[in-house]
Amino acid sequence: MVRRASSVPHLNSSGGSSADSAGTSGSGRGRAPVAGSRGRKTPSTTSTGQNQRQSSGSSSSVPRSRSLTNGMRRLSPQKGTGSSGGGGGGGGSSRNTPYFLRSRENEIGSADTLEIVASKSTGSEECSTPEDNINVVVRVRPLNDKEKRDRHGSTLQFPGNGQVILEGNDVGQKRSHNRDSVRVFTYNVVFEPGATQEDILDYSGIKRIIEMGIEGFSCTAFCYGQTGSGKTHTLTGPPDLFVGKPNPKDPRHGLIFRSFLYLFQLIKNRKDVNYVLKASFMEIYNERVIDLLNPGSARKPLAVRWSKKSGGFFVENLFTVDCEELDDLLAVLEEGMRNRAVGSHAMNDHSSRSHTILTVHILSDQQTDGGVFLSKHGKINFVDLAGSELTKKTMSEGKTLEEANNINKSLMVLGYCISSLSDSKKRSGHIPYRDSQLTKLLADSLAGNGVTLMIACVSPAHYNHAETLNTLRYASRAKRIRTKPVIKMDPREALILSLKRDIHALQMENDHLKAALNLHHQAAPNGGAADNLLELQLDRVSSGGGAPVPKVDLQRLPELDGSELAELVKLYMVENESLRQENNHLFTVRETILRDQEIVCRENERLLKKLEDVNKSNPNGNEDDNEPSKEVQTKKE
Ligand SMILES: Nc1ncnc2c1ncn2[C@@H]1O[C@H](COP(=O)(O)OP(=O)(O)OP(=O)(O)O)[C@@H](O)[C@H]1O
Repeated sequence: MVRRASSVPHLNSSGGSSADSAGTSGSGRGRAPVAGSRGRKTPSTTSTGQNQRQSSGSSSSVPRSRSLTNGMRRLSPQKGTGSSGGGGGGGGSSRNTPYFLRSRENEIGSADTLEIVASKSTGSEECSTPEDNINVVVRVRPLNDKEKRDRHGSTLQFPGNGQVILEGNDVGQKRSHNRDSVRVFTYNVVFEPGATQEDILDYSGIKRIIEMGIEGFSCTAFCYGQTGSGKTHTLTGPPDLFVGKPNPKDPRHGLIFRSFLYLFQLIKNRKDVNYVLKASFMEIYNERVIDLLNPGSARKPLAVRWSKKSGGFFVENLFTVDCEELDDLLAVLEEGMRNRAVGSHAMNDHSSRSHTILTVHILSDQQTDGGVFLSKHGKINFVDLAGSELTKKTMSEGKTLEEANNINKSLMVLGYCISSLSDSKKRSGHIPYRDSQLTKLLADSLAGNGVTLMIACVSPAHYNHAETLNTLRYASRAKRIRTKPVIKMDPREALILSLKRDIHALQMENDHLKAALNLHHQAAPNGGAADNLLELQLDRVSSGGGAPVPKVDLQRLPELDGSELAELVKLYMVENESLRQENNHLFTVRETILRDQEIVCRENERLLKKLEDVNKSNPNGNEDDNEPSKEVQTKKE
């Protein structure tokens, strides 16, 4: 039930939402009143503690992943490879292989392709991957019982190749296939109504998001769509999952739960890195930011502020909970789900009345080859947006109407931002992030330096045609947004890392130059003289070029501080410059010797010719007269 694009676009990068910044604001850290009501221990909290333990794994069992063969049965064929899927239709051909899905994921930037770039805003250094587009996938929920009872047909078709066809809007009238009003949209992946929660984990690109979060990138996965389209279902599963003790093997678990399992799996396998996980959970309700881990009886709103240092917005005093084990993360999810604002209206009994942002901060310490400790701060934001709604259809009134207006307003601002960012001409102009709390906190995810996945959720029912069209358009625009994933690093560590790389490069150049000199020395026609010259020059390098470069043991580099490293780089540069000059000089000497040799050869030929002439003019001469003179022989040699 998964459809993908034929030309497989990259998952694009960018921008950790500043929602994350909350976690670094410091002031709001503390013990969250996470109940751990299912017998879990309450997650502990600390202030910074980066150099602590490696997170231990969870005792919860990890659901076995589906075999590729099973996965393939769920994939619809691409165009030209077989049958077309019908709305929510069944099995596809195995020719639409998961191989492509996997290769697509591999194309996403990884630590292997990182480059160090200078940060304009902070002056620190950063690791980045190339600019790329936001990854957009579409999930189509099945028709619900009421829609089936009311005989609502599907307005969507799935021809493969990551395409969705939206039929013409002739709701309530007899269905025609008016070609003019049929619209075709293409996305990275399209999940048909039969797709499972596990399919979303396996094929949406979220695994890559988690991997990049671990590598230190700021990542965001958000669900967008009309009310009742399946956003909360996709991210967390049905609401009754959080009533009573949840069964970890329940197939209805959503993307967040599955991502947590995957995250802990990855962390467990990285014995060489120390990880510390922290989490925060907030909602934006009627334009007020509420801490879902510490809502308080009055649900006092928190302030959203601009951080000059990070160049983004953050939520002041937001609780950040230490999560040593998987259970701690799950407790955060459950607590937040319990505290979030949910209401009911004509289109959804459990409608989210707020936007929620759950952020997992991943702090890591890793010893690099040269022995330097590298600290990174990656994060993953899971954003469940409240659904846009036509208040006439949801029959909202009173409080629900006020909520709907605020939801629609913030989504409209998000729409403006997406629209501007997706237009290359408008992109460099003013983007109205400040017009809503939601866009302030998503600004960096949309246009910054993180990695973003958008899951657009739609209903297939004919009576939702207008909303589905709206969502598909929204998603198409988002697909055009380009972001540039960057790992922001501590400036001191970035400096040490960059100096270490400089030293390594200079050492290599040094070795290379010395080897070149040795080669030259061996190849020189006048070995003895060259030997002396080489020794002389090397003496000059180490004496005349300033202080000699101390022999450096790479393992001991971490013991040196920044200024010592800088001094070392300077010494290497001086020595390398001398070696370069020496090399140039020797090349000049070599050229001169070759030229001299050529002159001698010509002279030799001239003498031989002269000798021949002498012999011709003296034909009766002694045989010995034909012998060239000793002097000539020597020259010829
Ligand atoms: N893919 C799906 N498979 C089965 N049921 C689904 C699916 N998607 C959604 N549903 C069901 O549809 C109903 C509405 O879904 P959900 O609450 O997730 O919508 P939503 O987009 O989050 O709505 P809102 O914006 O109002 O919060 C729920 O009962 C949910 O369990």
